[in-house]
Amino acid sequence: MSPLSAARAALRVYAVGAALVVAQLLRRCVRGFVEPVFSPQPERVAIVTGGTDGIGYSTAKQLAKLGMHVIIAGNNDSKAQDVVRRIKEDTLNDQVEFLYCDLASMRSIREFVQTFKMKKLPLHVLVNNAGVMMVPQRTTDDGFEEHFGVNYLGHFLLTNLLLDTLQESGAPGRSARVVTVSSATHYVGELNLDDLQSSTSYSAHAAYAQSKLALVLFTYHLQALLSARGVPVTASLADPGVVDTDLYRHVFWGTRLVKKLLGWWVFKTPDEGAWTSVYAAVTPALEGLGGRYLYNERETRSLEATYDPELQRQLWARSCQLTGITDVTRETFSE
Ligand SMILES: NC(=O)c1ccc[n+]([C@@H]2O[C@H](COP(=O)([O-])OP(=O)(O)OC[C@H]3O[C@@H](n4cnc5c(N)ncnc54)[C@H](O)[C@@H]3O)[C@@H](O)[C@H]2O)c1
Repeated sequence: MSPLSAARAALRVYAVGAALVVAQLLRRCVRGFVEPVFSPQPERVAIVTGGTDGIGYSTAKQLAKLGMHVIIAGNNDSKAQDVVRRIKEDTLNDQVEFLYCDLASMRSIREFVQTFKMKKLPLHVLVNNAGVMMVPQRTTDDGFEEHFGVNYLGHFLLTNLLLDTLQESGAPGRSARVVTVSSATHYVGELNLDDLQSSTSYSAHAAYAQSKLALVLFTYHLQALLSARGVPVTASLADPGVVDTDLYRHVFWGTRLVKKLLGWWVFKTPDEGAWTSVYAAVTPALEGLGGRYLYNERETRSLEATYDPELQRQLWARSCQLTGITDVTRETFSE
């Protein structure tokens, strides 16, 4: 990518962020963000990736508060014990645990799934939340560009390896749900199928936006697969808005300064940011309905290109090759 294209990608990402911040500020001044209320979810089991921090922590806490058995899948070993203890104390729910899962390593993801399956638990909700943003150019254990590898491919593999358990755990009228956290930056993302790893040239902004765009395409194709199979599992997307978390540690210093000075006012709190994920995970209004892009607990349209089934199919096929799993959608859609 030329320096000019990289600058354009950065400007587009910042423009989306600025527009969202203004919209959030207006909303806070006019009617505020109102915490949604959900009914208890006893006997339900959820996995939340990246649940030790930020939006994932709030999501795990809110699901635990509803009585769910919550498994935090994370790579932040050092925080895990303290986080689990805090959530247990806050929610009076003892069924909260941490299992190590480094999404930057396919081996770690497979080990996580194996450990989880050995527990013989059902799985009703999988929240694909973990992410990195605008990190310097570096690769995962398997040699994938980090945004693409952690944000997208890691969750692609994790979801595929857990699909059988989700399928067994869902029931007609009470589907299991896959909730994947995307971002408004997907609206300015471009999928470069010829260079998904950004290896010929690198822009952290373009790579982050591409990973979030890939998650949207993946979710729609997953939903098409689930619908074609007629199984009681749905897949939707949650867009949290602009949220005051540590995700911004690698952004331009000016943005970090604005966040430090005004974040408390113009950004959502992590709890507010988690509401759309929790809504997607438990609201009865979405029973049996997948393939939705949700923002502020409402359905909205994602980027037009994300509805292109051919683009979804191409990305899915390539992702299967990269992660070494069988492309089950090929036989499903050729029948
Ligand atoms: N904060 C925002 O404004 C915002 C906006 C849109 C979308 N999002 C999305 O929300 C999600 C959560 O972000 P956040 O704001 O809470 O950020 P955060 O930095 O507070 O939390 C990210 C979490 O992901 C985990 N993670 C990172 N790399 C991992 C890996 N290799 N394996 C396993 N876990 C890993 C971290 O340990 C951490 O728990 C991300 O997907 C992000 O893209 C955030």
